[in-house]
Amino acid sequence: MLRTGFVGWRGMVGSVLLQRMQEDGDFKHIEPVFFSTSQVGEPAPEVGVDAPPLQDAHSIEALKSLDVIITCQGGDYTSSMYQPLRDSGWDGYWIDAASTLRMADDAAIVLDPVNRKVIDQKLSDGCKTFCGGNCTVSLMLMGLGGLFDAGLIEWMTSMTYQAASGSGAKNMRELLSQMGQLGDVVRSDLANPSAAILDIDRKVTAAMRGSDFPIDHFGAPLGGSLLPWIDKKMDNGQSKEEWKGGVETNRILGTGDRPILIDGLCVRVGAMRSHSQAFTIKLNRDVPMDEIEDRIARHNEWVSVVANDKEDTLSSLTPAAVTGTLNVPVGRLRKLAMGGEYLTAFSVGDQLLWGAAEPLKRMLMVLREHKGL
Ligand SMILES: NC(=O)C1=CN([C@@H]2O[C@H](COP(=O)(O)OP(=O)(O)OC[C@H]3O[C@@H](n4cnc5c(N)ncnc54)[C@H](OP(=O)(O)O)[C@@H]3O)[C@@H](O)[C@H]2O)C=CC1
Ligand SMILES: N[C@@H](CC(=O)OP(=O)(O)O)C(=O)O
Repeated sequence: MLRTGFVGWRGMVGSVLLQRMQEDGDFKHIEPVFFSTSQVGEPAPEVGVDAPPLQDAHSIEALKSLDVIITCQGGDYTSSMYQPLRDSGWDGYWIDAASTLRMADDAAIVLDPVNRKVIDQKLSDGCKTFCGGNCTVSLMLMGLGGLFDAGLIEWMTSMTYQAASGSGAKNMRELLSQMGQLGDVVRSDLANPSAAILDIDRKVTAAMRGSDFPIDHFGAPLGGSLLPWIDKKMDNGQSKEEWKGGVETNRILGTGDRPILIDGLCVRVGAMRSHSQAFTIKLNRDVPMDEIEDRIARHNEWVSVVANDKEDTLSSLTPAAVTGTLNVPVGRLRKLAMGGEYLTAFSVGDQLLWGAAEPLKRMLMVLREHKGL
């Protein structure tokens, strides 16, 4: 059995990972050891098998005893511990949710329903560092994998509508606080059907702009608004989130020196934990719609095609419908007015599942298969 250390399991991504591993009985097949940066010596979480008390996540000695480390602790932890651990001679498998090592020469980005061949090749080549991809990238590839597989995409834009959870638990709470405050300032007006809507709107806008509106984490109002910037600025004017769309997609697909151009704008909206994306896809040729739908739907067991009508779209293609599931619906599929080679699509996915925890969970399964365990 692989002696597997979990770092960051208490956080939002880590707890979704543990939940999914318990659902699928994964802990029966490994020897789990849980780590903490703050609660060393406390009992391990209840996962259905015995595990020793929490170990020190900063102890190289403790980490060196592991065959595999799965970390959801974040980029700072990876930056401070990964290299010293490797320098100490540790030769185990490092599986990481953070972006720190994604583009490193000796690492691979994992999304096995899309790039199992790339992962298998990397394992055969001796690669021991595997990272989950950016959430919008992984969710886009889960949705459109059938078109990439068939080599039909010449270039693509992705315009995102990203949930608060992508910024962390505190931001989810802040979004709800903002929404609560906006509701509170017009509570009595809402109870009065004859209250003027422009008065309600004025009060809401004033509250949003008020000095006591909670914006410590987002830096600006999100509830009742949106934020068209995610992450740092790159030299070319892209945000780092937008940059990842192109570079990580091509790395996952292993396109090498023939990259597919992917770019767009990334926007934070007031959804809780499911990211949505609208795509403009330039196809290599005028592919019939039934072939497009068939290729998308057949790519993996989690993607589905939603009929391009209002009823199906509103019932199945929203964060409210998708959150907490592994489903990746793709809808609003139609050719654009620009011509038969121009396709539009819209997709939604839970950014803590396929966007973060699920690819890591499955990498452990791939590793067990590779080792015959
Ligand atoms: N959020 C996201 O959407 C995504 C995040 N990631 C990556 O995963 C990393 C972790 O993200 P996320 O899970 O959101 O981080 P969290 O802030 O939820 O958790 C990180 C760590 O904070 C510590 N912690 C301190 N107080 C608490 C508390 N009250 N409850 C739970 N944990 C606490 C825990 O470590 P300890 O037990 O050691 O104290 C925990 O593992 C990110 O930095 C990023 O690199 C990747 C993809 C998506
Ligand atoms: N940046 C994403 C979350 C994420 O996946 O980030 P990273 O690429 O650092 O893992 C968001 O804010 O929605």
